[in-house]
Amino acid sequence: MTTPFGLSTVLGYPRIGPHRELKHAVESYWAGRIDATTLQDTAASLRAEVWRTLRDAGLDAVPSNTFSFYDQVLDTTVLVDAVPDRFRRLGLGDLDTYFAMARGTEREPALELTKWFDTNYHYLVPEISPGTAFTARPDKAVREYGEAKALGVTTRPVLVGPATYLLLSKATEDAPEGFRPFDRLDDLIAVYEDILGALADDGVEWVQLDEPAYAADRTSDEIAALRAAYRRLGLLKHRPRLFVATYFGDLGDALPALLGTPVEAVGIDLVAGPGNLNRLAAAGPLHGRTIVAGLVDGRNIWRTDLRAAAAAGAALTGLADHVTVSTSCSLLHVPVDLAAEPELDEDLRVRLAFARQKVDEVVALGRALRDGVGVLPPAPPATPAAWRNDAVRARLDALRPEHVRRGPYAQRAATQQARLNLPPLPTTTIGSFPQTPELRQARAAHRAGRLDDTGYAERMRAEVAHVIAVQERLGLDVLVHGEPERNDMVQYFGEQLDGFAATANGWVQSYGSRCVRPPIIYGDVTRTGPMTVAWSTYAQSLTNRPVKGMLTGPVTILAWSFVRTDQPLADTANQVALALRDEARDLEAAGIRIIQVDEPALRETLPLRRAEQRAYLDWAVGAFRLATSGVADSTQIHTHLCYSEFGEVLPAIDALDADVTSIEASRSKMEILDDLRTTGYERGVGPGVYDIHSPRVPEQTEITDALRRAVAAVPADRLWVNPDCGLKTRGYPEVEQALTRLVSGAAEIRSTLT
Ligand SMILES: Nc1nc2c(c(=O)[nH]1)N[C@@H](CNc1ccc(C(=O)N[C@@H](CCC(=O)N[C@@H](CCC(=O)N[C@@H](CCC(=O)O)C(=O)O)C(=O)O)C(=O)O)cc1)CN2
Ligand code: MET
Ligand SMILES: [Zn+2]
Repeated sequence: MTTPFGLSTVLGYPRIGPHRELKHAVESYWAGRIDATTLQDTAASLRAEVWRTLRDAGLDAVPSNTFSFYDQVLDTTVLVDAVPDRFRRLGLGDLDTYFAMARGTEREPALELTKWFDTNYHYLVPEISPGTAFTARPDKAVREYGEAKALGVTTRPVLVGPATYLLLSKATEDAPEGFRPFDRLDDLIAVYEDILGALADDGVEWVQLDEPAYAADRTSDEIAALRAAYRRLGLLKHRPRLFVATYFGDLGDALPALLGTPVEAVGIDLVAGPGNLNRLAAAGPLHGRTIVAGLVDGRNIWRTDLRAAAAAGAALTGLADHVTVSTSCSLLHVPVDLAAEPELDEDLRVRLAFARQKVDEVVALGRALRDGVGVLPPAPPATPAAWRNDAVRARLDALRPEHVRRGPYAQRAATQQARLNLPPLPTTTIGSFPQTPELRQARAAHRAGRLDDTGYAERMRAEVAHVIAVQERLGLDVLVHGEPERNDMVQYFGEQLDGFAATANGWVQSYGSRCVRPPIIYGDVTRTGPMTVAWSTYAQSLTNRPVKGMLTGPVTILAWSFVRTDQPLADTANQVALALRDEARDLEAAGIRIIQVDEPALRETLPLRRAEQRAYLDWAVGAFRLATSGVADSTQIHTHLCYSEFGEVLPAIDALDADVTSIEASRSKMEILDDLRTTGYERGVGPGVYDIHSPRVPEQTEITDALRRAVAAVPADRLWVNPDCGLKTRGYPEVEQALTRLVSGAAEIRSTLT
């Protein structure tokens, strides 16, 4: 049999461009600086560059339709024509309807944005009702296939699979009680049949359908539906060959289910789901089937241990007719090219592989499966001894339970209130104020040497003074310094801690046009000196009201960094926690009375499989408590959580033992409060009273309504008033207006308390 796939492929590749060209083009289009044609031209040249790169690197099978102007799940909504009526009614053209769904308009809120599995990528949640009229609109996939073909590259269009699409969807608000989008699978399969037919008409040989939802716990009905879906698609007479890609973990019973269908190729993640190998062996010989082996980690930036990966690949070769080497998931989650990092330390660089380098690894592994491991490049030298820090290791060994325990909450609350003397329903914000273009330009000028250290510090101090003045004028009770000096809440700490490296250009898409540069944790972590104290104390010197110290918690720092894999995550988390513990004590010693330790990624990092969640929450909660329990009972610890639904982790939120938790709540209409109460949560809580993800300013009544619901659920002496999250992506005019309403809403509700 010929090898249908060849030896090597990748499941997807970054689409932002080597220098975030896509971000710049899309944002220019939104701002009206370029027209749609110019935007489309930039997009086409970015796509062409990816196809050429992948082909020239020697990859046998090149994917297409991995490009997106915003998000691949939103693209799927267009593909199956599940565009909600509220956006159709706007009467915009295709491109602007697409961006309206992504970003909202004056009149229509955007689709909800949420985390893509346990990654830091966010997708737009489809809204499905019993009446959604699915129709095949394969134009984009067809067009991009043709575009690549014209360049001489035969590609494999990639689509989100129908089962995963529906499992990631939510029911529209008007849907009947009990309706689940997944109930519509048969209807959607009919549309995928049309799509596959259209692709076959165009000469497409292979299609990739992504079904990562099956790496999470699924019911037996959902697994049976997956099998039925792919049996049906497999029976189609006129279709391309089907490659069902799974990733992000072990498939469990979904693997034999998929293998029981006529799909020609199945992809398994052997990095996040090593158990897939045994499952596959148990399934028996796989005649006529290709296994696409995800041997190169698509989510971390370390070079692959090629010899170990080749051994795993060889084990598979005995099981399937054909094995193709691939990445564990799309390379969307790693930076584009290590070549753009000339400043990185050489000891580190030789251990790294970004997307471009991972393609070379996949190609090399594919050849090694055919020709033997002799063709593989040598492994990097042993880890430098200097990356180890025995002092921090000794400190961790010496930790005892009393190091992660504070006094009883009631006692803490009383001493804190005696010191802070806050009104009921204190008002505050989550930390950041608008990151204006001027701030970013100042930072860029500083980096480029056009603005010296003193000039930069002066500029940032002026901003802090401005942020304090604004908050005093608006009448907020607990102030923040605004975080103007931070490029990002994780990268900023990564740049200051030993054991971390920062990249110059290591951008990864987070959502839409927004990107982050995750720092790299390569060695033992230590703090070389105070990181935030000067900013916080400066801010505090300008006001009599309490200013919150502002730190990012250990779990979030790990979640949004690339982390070393040579020791348990818990050990790395505790090293970070010790650095934060020292920082918190320094803030306290400098007179800061409230310290917020943000953990927005606490829920995101929860393992997809319930069986692994307990162990994760144990170390995650432990690291947070290690970071926050070094201060006196009279210092108030806040934490902040956002970007997720928290139902599953409420006991863990309680176990964090923070004095006050601010939590995203406005979109769930404060439901979180009832949930918190039923778990016995009894400390301070600040449910977000308005959504900061949109430029829309909330009406006064929306805020007071939210607060009324909140005081009905939480005793007023434990209730805080704040937005859902930080204000860094917003502009000043809207922020001032929204906060004015927040303060007067709090005053109004306060006046109704007896
Ligand atoms: N790490 C992380 N993950 C997270 C979040 C988060 O805050 N951090 N929040 C959620 C996701 N939300 C996000 C919200 C905003 C941005 C965001 O605004 N990103 C910025 C970059 C932020 C940054 O690194 N800024 C730098 C560099 C800015 C920059 O682009 N500078 C220009 C020059 C300056 C200019 O002209 O603007 C350049 O280098 O070319 C700085 O301020 O210093 C962007 O895409 O534009 C990202 C994620 C979940 N995951
Ligand atoms: C993503 S959570 C953000 C918390 C941070 N303190 C901010 O206000 O931006
Ligand atoms: Zn937040």
